[in-house]
Amino acid sequence: MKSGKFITFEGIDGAGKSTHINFVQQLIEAQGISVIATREPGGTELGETLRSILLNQKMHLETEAMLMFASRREHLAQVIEPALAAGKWLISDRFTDASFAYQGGGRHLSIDKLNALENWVHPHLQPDLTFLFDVPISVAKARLDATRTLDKFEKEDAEFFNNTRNEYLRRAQEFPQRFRVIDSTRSIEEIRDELRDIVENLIASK
Ligand SMILES: Nc1ncnc2c1ncn2[C@@H]1O[C@H](COP(=O)(O)OP(=O)(O)OP(=O)(O)O)[C@@H](O)[C@H]1O
Ligand SMILES: Cc1cn([C@H]2C[C@H](O)[C@@H](COP(=O)(O)O)O2)c(=O)[nH]c1=O
Repeated sequence: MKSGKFITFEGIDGAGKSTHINFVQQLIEAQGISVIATREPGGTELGETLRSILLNQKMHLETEAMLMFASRREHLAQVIEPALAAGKWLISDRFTDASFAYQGGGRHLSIDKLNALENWVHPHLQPDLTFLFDVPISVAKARLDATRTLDKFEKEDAEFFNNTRNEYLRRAQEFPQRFRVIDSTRSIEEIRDELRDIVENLIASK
């Protein structure tokens, strides 16, 4: 029986989501709640091995989608489900919304196939809260170009990222009860203020 809370961070590469994970973790821990921070693909030994393959090797789109969900299945079994059952809170840098956005929106995998994978791997679990860090493609690209060597996904073109972003925004409209869209073009301080309000409300409602 689930009793912890599951928070996910989403957005196109370079939107700024990872910048805020430690901050949110500390906010929650300051209230005496134990939090595990994890990520996808990854979060387990096998998941991290799959991550390095997924981020570096070209492969068939369906192989990519199935490996994302294989990593997720292991992550659920080893990390997410036990943590929630023990009443811990969990923050994941990406979860299934990323598969709908990247493999579905970006690469046009059919929604029926993605729904089938989701229904197989986690038919009854959804995040309690999903932060979608939203920025125009040009802002995300400028942030990435300034800071890192690009991986397979980060090297995709503007059309891919526009489609990925639009699918994230479409899902935020479809599931307004769990999504909070964060305007990530603002300063880190302004974003933190908004995150603080949302997280404090979530803690108060528990
Ligand atoms: N609000 C912001 N204003 C200016 N720069 C920012 C802001 N948020 C993040 N950045 C910078 O943008 C870069 C990318 O941020 P970050 O790594 O958090 O993005 P991300 O969305 O997690 O990307 P990825 O999914 O590819 O890891 C970092 O150098 C970070 O310092
Ligand atoms: C979970 C998941 C991730 N991706 C993509 C999105 C990113 O480009 C990378 C992960 O890297 P990050 O910088 O650590 O966020 O993987 C995907 O395409 N599908 C997914 O389900």
